[in-house]
Parts: sequence; C-alpha cells; structure tokens
Amino acid sequence: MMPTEHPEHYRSGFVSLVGRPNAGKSTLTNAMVGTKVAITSSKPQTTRRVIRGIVSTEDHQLILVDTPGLHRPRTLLGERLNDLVAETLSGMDAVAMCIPANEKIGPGDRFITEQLAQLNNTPVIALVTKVDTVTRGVLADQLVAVQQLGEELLTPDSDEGFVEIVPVSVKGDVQVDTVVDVLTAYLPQSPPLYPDGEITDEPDDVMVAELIREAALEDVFDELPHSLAVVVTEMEEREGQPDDEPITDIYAQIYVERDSQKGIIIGKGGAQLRSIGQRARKSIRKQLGTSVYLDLVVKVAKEWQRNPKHMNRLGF
Ligand SMILES: Nc1nc2c(ncn2[C@@H]2O[C@H](COP(=O)(O)OP(=O)(O)OP(=O)(O)O)[C@@H](O)[C@H]2O)c(=O)[nH]1
Repeated sequence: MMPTEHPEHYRSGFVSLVGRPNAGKSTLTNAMVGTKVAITSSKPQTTRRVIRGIVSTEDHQLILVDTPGLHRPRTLLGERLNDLVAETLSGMDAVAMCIPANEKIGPGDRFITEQLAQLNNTPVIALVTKVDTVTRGVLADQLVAVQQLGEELLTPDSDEGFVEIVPVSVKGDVQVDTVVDVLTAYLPQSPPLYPDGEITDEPDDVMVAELIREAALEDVFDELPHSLAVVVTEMEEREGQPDDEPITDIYAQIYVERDSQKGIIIGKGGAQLRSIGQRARKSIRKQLGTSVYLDLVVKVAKEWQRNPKHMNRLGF
C-alpha cells in the first residue's frame, strides 16, 4: 500500500488546555473538535495521557490532551507537585491556560500559572474564555489583568508573560477558529501522529478508567500517589431506556497495594469512596453525554506495579 502523502508543511502535535474548574476547557475542546469528539487514550512510557479531541485538517492535526492533576491542586505540595507538572505536561508542544472573562483572577489561576512557570521551553498561551458574558470594558480590564498575571508569575525574570492572549467565546462562535490557528502555529512540522483510522468517537474503557483514577487521586494523592490503578470490567449502555434518557452502566475496580491503602480509599463508613464515585460519575457523564451508574470496588493487588501479571491485567 502507498503511504498517505502529506504536504511538507503539515504540522501535528500535542496541546494541553489547563485552567481551574469551570474555566470552559471542555466546552472549548468540543467546539474546536466539532460535533464529534474523538476520545481516545494513549499510553507512552512516561505519562498516561487522555486525549480529549483531535482537530484534523489538510494542513494540521491538533491533539488536545487533558492533564489530570494540575487543576486539582488541593492536596499537592512542593516537590511532588513539581514532578506532577513536569510529568503531565512533558511532551506538550504548547499549553493553553484558560481564564474566564467573567470572573476575577483568583488563587486558582495564580496557582496554576506559578506551576506553568516551571515549563522552561513550552510556550504558554492564555485563552480568555466566555467573552460573550462581559462588556467590552470588562473584557479590556481582564485582558490587562491576564497580561499582568503572566508577567508576574509565568516569567518572573522577564516581562515576556504569555506568548499570546486570545479572547474567545464558544457561545456565538467568536474566535474559536482563531484559537485553533494560534495553537497550531506552535506545533512542529510532522506528519499526522494519529492515523485517521485510529481515532474513534467511541469513548473507551481506558478513558473512563483514567477519569476514575483522576477522581480518586484528587483526595488521596498525598497518601498514595502512584499505588493506584483502575480497571473497568464492564461498560454497557443499559437496554430498554428511552432514547432521550440513556444510562451507561459501568463496573470498575480500584486497585491499591496494601490493606491500609484500601482503608484510605474507602474512608469512614465508605464516605471517601462515595465522594470519589460522585466526582468520577460527574466527569464520566460529561464525556459520555449519558447518565452513569457507577459501581466501584476496591481491591488489593500486592505490589502490582512490580508484578507483570498484575500489570497486564491492569492494562499497562
Ligand atoms: N456563556 C458562555 N458559557 C460558556 C462558554 N464556555 C463554557 N461555558 C459554560 O461554562 C461552564 C463550564 O464550562 P466547562 O467547559 O465545563 O469548563 P471546564 O473548564 O471544562 O470545567 P471542569 O471540567 O470543571 O474543569 C459550563 O456551564 C459551560 O456551558 C462560553 O463561551 N460562553
């Protein structure tokens, strides 16, 4: 078979959208990708990435990636956080920091910007989202504030700040294409990294497992940062539901290494597990677009990280 030809100037690469909860990341991702959100999941050696969407044209392929952890800093401290940021954002060609136009810059935005300052060679673009919700005057003030945020925290040693600041609104489709163009400009020349056939609009169980893992880590990262794996054992749309009320039934197992860790995940009277389940359900629902029934079981797989048999079962 002939290899598919691509123009020499073709660009392809990874961009991560970061920003505090509700900043508009998912909505913008969906708008850039179009109606069909391609969800897939890749596992390079270093990082487990969740790909939220791929924007493909004749000239470029922009792969939008989620970085679990960064926007959920509650329990993360010091070095571990540095590692996490370096790990999750390594290999990105650019990072886009989303800041809503209609909310004052707060501690969450400042926190994330400070973390991004550690990325030495990765361009960081600021996207000021939801501009339809504010007047021109408010937007102008916010653009100034964002610029100052970048100068102060992103590049404290120089006044460079964000490499670009782009206002955007999904409502009314204001500048969504511009955002794609701006992000694409930072991708390296390369043939498409994902062949067309590999992209699916079927959300797969790996992606769901990753969302559950992310939900669990939010609360217990300090206690068990790496000793946690999730396997989805069953995932099916429930039969007999009305078309407009689909429910996906999901059965998943959370694996930890020790009995003591099992206790942490389950919590007093099961409270911790319930809260993990609630959070996971919310993000899975958002991805699948259906209601979600989620059954979570916690299991101990002794030293699973070092045991090849376990690792295979866990999909590593
Ligand atoms: N008016 C308006 N609302 C928007 C726009 N973009 C997003 N929203 C709304 O803002 C809310 C948050 O958007 P999301 O895309 O879920 O934000 P997110 O950053 O993915 O949130 P997390 O998943 O919690 O991190 C939703 O209610 C969206 O409908 C926009 O351009 N204009």
